[in-house]
Order: sequence, then structure tokens, then C-alpha cells
Amino acid sequence: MAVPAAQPMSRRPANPPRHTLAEIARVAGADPAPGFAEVTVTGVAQDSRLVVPGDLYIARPGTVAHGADYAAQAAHAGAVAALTDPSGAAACREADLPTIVVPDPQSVLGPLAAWIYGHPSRDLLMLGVTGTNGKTTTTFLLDVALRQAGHRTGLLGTVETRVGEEVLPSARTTPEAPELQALLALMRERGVTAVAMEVSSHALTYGRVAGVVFDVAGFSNLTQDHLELHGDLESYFAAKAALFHPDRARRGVVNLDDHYGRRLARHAPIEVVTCSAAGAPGADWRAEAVHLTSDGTSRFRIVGPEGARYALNLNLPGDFNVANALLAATMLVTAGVEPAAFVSAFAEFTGLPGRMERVPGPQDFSVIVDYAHTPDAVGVVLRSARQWTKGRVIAVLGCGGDRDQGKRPLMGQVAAREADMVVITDDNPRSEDPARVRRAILDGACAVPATERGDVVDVPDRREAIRWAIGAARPGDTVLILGKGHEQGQEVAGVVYPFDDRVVAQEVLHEMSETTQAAERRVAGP
Ligand SMILES: CC(=O)N[C@H]1[C@@H](OP(=O)(O)OP(=O)(O)OC[C@H]2O[C@@H](n3ccc(=O)[nH]c3=O)[C@H](O)[C@@H]2O)O[C@H](CO)[C@@H](O)[C@@H]1O[C@H](C)C(=O)N[C@@H](C)C(=O)N[C@H](CCC(=O)O)C(=O)O
Ligand SMILES: Nc1ncnc2c1ncn2[C@@H]1O[C@H](COP(=O)(O)OP(=O)(O)OP(=O)(O)O)[C@@H](O)[C@H]1O
Ligand SMILES: N[C@H](CCC[C@H](N)C(=O)O)C(=O)O
Ligand SMILES: [Mg+2]
Repeated sequence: MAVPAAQPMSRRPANPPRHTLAEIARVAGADPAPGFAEVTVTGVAQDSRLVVPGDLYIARPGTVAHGADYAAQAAHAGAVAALTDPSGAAACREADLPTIVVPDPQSVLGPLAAWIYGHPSRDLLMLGVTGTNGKTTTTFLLDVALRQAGHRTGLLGTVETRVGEEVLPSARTTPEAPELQALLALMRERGVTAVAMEVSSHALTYGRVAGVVFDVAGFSNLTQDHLELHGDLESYFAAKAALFHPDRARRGVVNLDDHYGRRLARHAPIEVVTCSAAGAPGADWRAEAVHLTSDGTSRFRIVGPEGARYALNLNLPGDFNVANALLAATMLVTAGVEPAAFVSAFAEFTGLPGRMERVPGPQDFSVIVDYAHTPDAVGVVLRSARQWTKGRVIAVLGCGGDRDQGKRPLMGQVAAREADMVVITDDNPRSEDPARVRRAILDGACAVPATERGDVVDVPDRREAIRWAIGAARPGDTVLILGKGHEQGQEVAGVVYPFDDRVVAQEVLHEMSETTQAAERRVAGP
């Protein structure tokens, strides 16, 4: 008997609420036109490629196009109506879509999507994490602890999306509002009770989480990244701080070891619980007696109000992961989760894809793939590696094209200072000239006085760069391949070529062991 092929899981609830277009117009603050009462809407999309039959298509102006340019595609895919601004109205009506017109579709998108799906986040324990680095790690830790506490969980973030046991790919760190609300509705329908999600600064800027009030929002840290979107650090901070507002979160947990965290804790207009892994005065929760081992684990104690103390074991390397675990633990306590749940869940957690992930092999040096793609993260992981490495620290790194240009020389600079050898290479050049991107990293590296920096080489092709670094490694060295982590593609001029640092490193190690064995056979003779 033929076994039916597994169907890819939908990202939409199977039984969405049904609304008339007249109701939707009222919620959006527009006039319900005649005929709107006869149109039934069962979902919402702001991208024509994601429209399913029964959807309201939100045609909003973007930086590249106007959504109304795709109204005909949306209608063809089954959209039953459109919501747009005055400049998009004609195109939507030409596509035969009954059209609601509002001044700013972007601003109604989040709340309207939440309303259309029946406010699913209100029925879920919602934990959201923002910050430049550590969001994915912290949400994975939240997820295992919530499950240990008996919740059925949802996870939304950079690496993947989980609805209970089902795993779906993630296109973004934080989905657009219509996709987010549909996923939350699907989670509720599938019996999920708690959600750990990453909230990127893009999400806060574009209103992707408007329509969600988090039970607890966490702030990890803020250092340079994404200035191509925010312009300067102050605006970047303002975007992140917007999560800590009564419209977005009931309570906040803030890391006091970070300069912006201290500012946030002082000024946030919601109740804030603070934490510190580095002894910041006045923190509600602290990590103490931190013991980092050379095999990439740590033991420490977290100490909180009223004599609360818990001993934690973590199978993640570096003091930055102690900070992530402390943030997760403080968020969990603040959400009312039993501490016993995170004590055992953290001890059993064995790591997450592409974050300080060891590439297995018989070689007598370490090869590690990590997602460090900011100056702070590069410095933090290289300094950590220095602590346990007997030999030299060798870093492979590049910077993404079409992203923050200012971070490139800073990443080059910190890598040159902290590593013994830096191999500069490509990382998702996107639409940019890859040589220009590498030049900027190289300029930063070479600005470090020669006596204070390691050797620096430029190897454009990423596979060759990995081969170069692994080829240079001697017993006791650590090779850190940075920036792409779990990513499975290299994006060059609009084309994504399959590329996974972990796979490539393994292939290179394999090639090298074959070559060594062949040479040994030649030496040994027939
Ligand atoms: C800077 C940014 O985030 N831009 C996002 C934004 O683009 P935009 O406003 O310019 O929109 P546009 O491309 O002009 O299109 C206008 C409208 O037409 C629609 N459209 C467009 C084409 C089409 O065929 N059909 C269609 O309906 C679009 O969905 C949109 O509604 O809205 C688009 C539609 O949702 C997103 O695809 C696009 O994300 C781009 C691709 C992106 O790369 N975003 C990244 C940087 C991002 O969001 N990253 C963050 C943080 C990462 C991290 O640090 O972890 C994330 O959360 O992932
Ligand atoms: N608390 C931290 N402080 C500084 N660097 C960190 C911290 N946690 C992790 N890192 C570094 O940042 C990298 C990315 O970590 P993670 O994926 O958890 O962060 P993220 O905030 O989700 O990143 P992204 O915004 O790209 O999704 C890690 O691979 C590590 O190099
Ligand atoms: N999620 C982040 C990290 C990508 C890291 C790096 N591989 C790059 O392409 O810049 C971003 O979208 O900026
Ligand atoms: Mg992430």
C-alpha cells in the first residue's frame, strides 16, 4: 500500500475565525463601504506570495515597491479584499478587490492581524527577548525550561520556528505581523501554552510585534549592528527600548552589565527586574562563583531576592553564555516558572545549531563554528577561546553585504587584536562587491599596530579560507569559523548558493586526513 507523502505543515490555523469585511473596516478605523458585509475574510497577508484563499491583502508602501503593485497576484492567489493607503487604492480596485483605504496600512497591520486571528497571544505565556547578541541562545534556553515545567511550547527565532514538536524553517528572526499572528493562532490551536520568541530591532521598527503584549520581555545587550537601518546607536537603542512599554510588555528583565541595559532599567515605564553576571551593584539576580571549564561547560550559582539560590550547570562555553542563562533564568522566575525546571533543563541542554558548535573529528586541534557577526560578539568569543586554547586562536571571518558598513572595520580590528591569525573572507556579499566588503575589514585589522595584532590574510573564497585556516592549525590550536553559524547558504548577487560552514569544515578535515593517510602509506612503502 502506498504511504502518503508527509505534507509540509501549514503556517496557518486550520480553523481561523471568520469576519466580514465591514467588521474589519470598522476595526481599521475606515468606513465600511456597501457590499463589505457580504465579503468573508479568514486570514491576512502583506506579501502577495504568502496569500491563501480568503485573505485580506494588505498593500503597503515599502522601500523597494508598493504592495499595490502586487494586488493582481494577491487576487489571483485568492485574496478576497485589500487594505491599502490612498496611493495604492486604484491598483487594488483594478485587481477587482473590495478595498479599505487607511492613511498608513503599516500602523494598522499588527493590531488588525491580531484581531483577525482572535488575539492568540492573550492565551499564551509570551516571553520575548531583544538585544544585539544572545537572543537565539536565550530563547532556546527558555524553551527547554518551559517544556521541563510542563508547557507545550512554541519557539520563534533566527534558527527555526517550532510549533510543539513540529519544526518549520524561519525566514526572519521575527516574522512579519500577519505571519506571526497566524503562527501564534496555529500554536494555540495545537495546544501550545508558552512561547519563547526573539524580537529583532527590525520587528520593533516595522511594527511586527504590534498586537502582542509580552508577559515578560528580556534585554540582553546593545552594541553596534544594524546601523544601515537605524542610522545611529541611539535610534537603535530607542527601537529596542520600545519593547519595554506597557503596550508591548507587562514586565521587563534587563541585564545591568550593559551600558544601555542600565539606562533601560532606569527609564523603562514598566516594572523591571534586573540581573548581572558581572557583579553590577543593585542587580536583583546575580551569577556568582562562575567556574568555566576548558571543555566548554560552566558551573555557577544564581542568587536572587529573599535568599533564593540555585546551582546551575551549563553545557555552553564562555562567560557570555552564563549571561544568557542568567537572563533566561530571571525571565522564567519573573514569569512564575518553578526554578527546579530551569535547573534541570539547563543541565541537560547540549547546545544549539551554529553557536559555538564543535566540528567533530579526530584532529588534535579544535574547529568551532559560531554565529559571531558583530564586533562585540567577535571579541567575546575570541577572548573565550583564548582562555581554553593551549595553542593559537585562528579566526575565519567576513561581513554581510547590504548590512551595517560601520561594523566591518571594527570586526577586523577586534579579530586582529584577539586572534593569532585572521583569515578574512566572504560572508553573504548580497548585492555588494565582495572585495570592497573584505577591504573594509582588512583596513580595520591593519589599523591595529603590528606588534599588537595577529597575522592577517585575505582569502576571498570561503571554502578556501576554511581550508587555509584548518591547514594552518597545529596541535592545541582552536580554529573559529565565525559569522554564518547555522546558515545554509551564501548569498551572492541575489542567488543563494548552498554553503554550510559545519559541512565545509568537515569536508576539509576529511580531505586532510585522506591526504595525510596517503602520505603515510607512501612513506611506509608497499
Ligand atoms: C529592511 C527590511 O526589513 N525590509 C523588509 C520590508 O521591506 P520593504 O518595506 O522595503 O518592502 P518592499 O520590498 O518595498 O515591498 C513592499 C510590499 O510589497 C510586498 N511584496 C513585495 C514583492 C512581492 O512579490 N509581493 C509583495 O507582496 C512586500 O511584502 C511588502 O509588503 O518588508 C519586506 C516584506 O515583509 C521584507 O521582506 C523586508 O525584509 C528584508 C527582506 C530583510 O532582509 N529583512 C532583514 C534585514 C530583517 O528583517 N532582519 C531582522 C533582524 C535579523 C537579526 O539580527 O536577527 C529579522 O527579524 O530577521
Ligand atoms: N550575551 C552575549 N554577549 C555577546 N555575544 C554573545 C552573547 N551571546 C551570544 N553571543 C555571540 O553572538 C552570536 C549570536 O548569538 P545568538 O544567535 O544567540 O544571538 P542573536 O541575538 O539571536 O543574533 P541575531 O540577531 O543574529 O539573531 C553567538 O554566536 C556568539 O558569538
Ligand atoms: N541575522 C543577522 C546576521 C547575519 C550574519 C551574517 N551572516 C550576514 O549575512 O551579515 C542579520 O541579518 O544581520
Ligand atoms: Mg537570533
